[in-house]
Amino acid sequence: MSSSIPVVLHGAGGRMGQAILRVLGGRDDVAVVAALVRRDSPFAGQPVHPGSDRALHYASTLAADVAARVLVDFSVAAAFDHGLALALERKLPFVSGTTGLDARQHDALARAAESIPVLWAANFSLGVAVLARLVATAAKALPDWDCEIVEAHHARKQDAPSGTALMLGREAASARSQDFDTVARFPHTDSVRPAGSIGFASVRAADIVGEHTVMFATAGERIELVHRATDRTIFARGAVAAARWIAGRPPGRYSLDDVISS
Ligand SMILES: NC(=O)C1=CN([C@@H]2O[C@H](COP(=O)(O)OP(=O)(O)OC[C@H]3O[C@@H](n4cnc5c(N)ncnc54)[C@H](OP(=O)(O)O)[C@@H]3O)[C@@H](O)[C@H]2O)C=CC1
Ligand SMILES: O=C(O)C1=N[C@H](C(=O)O)C[C@H](O)C1
Repeated sequence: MSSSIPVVLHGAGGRMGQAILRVLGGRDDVAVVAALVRRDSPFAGQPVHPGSDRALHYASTLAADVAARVLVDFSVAAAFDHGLALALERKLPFVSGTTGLDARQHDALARAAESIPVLWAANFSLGVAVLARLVATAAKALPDWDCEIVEAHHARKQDAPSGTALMLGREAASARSQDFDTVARFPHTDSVRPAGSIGFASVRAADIVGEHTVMFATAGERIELVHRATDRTIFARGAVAAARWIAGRPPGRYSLDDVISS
């Protein structure tokens, strides 16, 4: 009997969905048993592994007889509710990297964790997990320095600032015991920077995979902490590691740190 963990992939036709399918193509510990796409997606009904003898096809609904142990969601904010509802309905642990979620959706994640295991992360790369710790250290050591977060992504990204930029900003605010919503400054609402602000800026161009720069600046000097992703495989591997880790866990809210430190 195979010991591979069967996973439902929600958002299978997207850049991340495809990256996860590529990563799993070379592994047998985790297997996609349902590849869900939007109802009128050009992928719908197409074979997931063309040219192989595997019979899986992209579908817009989850068949009742699919036996899965985890649902992995990399979709869009507008489709996220559907992914979470499916996980709740089937009692599947939910791993999601979808960004651009609003407060209601974050509340829904917290509520879902009362009945299923939930792991949402704005960024599944190991490098960004370490960057977040460095940001917290710098923010705490330099409480009066200006903090600015600049992120760059591909031209098709739907949300701004990136989920990672917001997460890094929250780390900096928390390390300084600041209320994030009070100190955050966004390009469309603010240009001046009161002391103690955490400012955001976004670049959208071509095929940039994902870059985050956190600046700490004071008169005469500046520190920049930078992470550059050049390949989506890093996020896909992190999400697959999270799916493996969460299968069989009790309901609750988990983080990527839980996966990394176990
Ligand atoms: N946490 C992390 O490490 C990372 C997070 N992300 C985030 O993950 C998300 C996905 O990114 P990316 O793959 O680049 O985005 P894409 O736009 O390439 O993919 C999103 C996919 O979701 C699909 N979709 C829309 N509605 C539904 C639905 N109802 N059911 C199923 N699928 C649906 C879209 O279909 P269609 O194309 O047909 O509209 C699309 O294929 C984004 O929020 C992004 O910010 C990205 C990289 C890393
Ligand atoms: O949309 C993307 O591509 C990415 N989104 C995530 C985010 O919003 O932070 C993570 C990564 O930067 C790539």
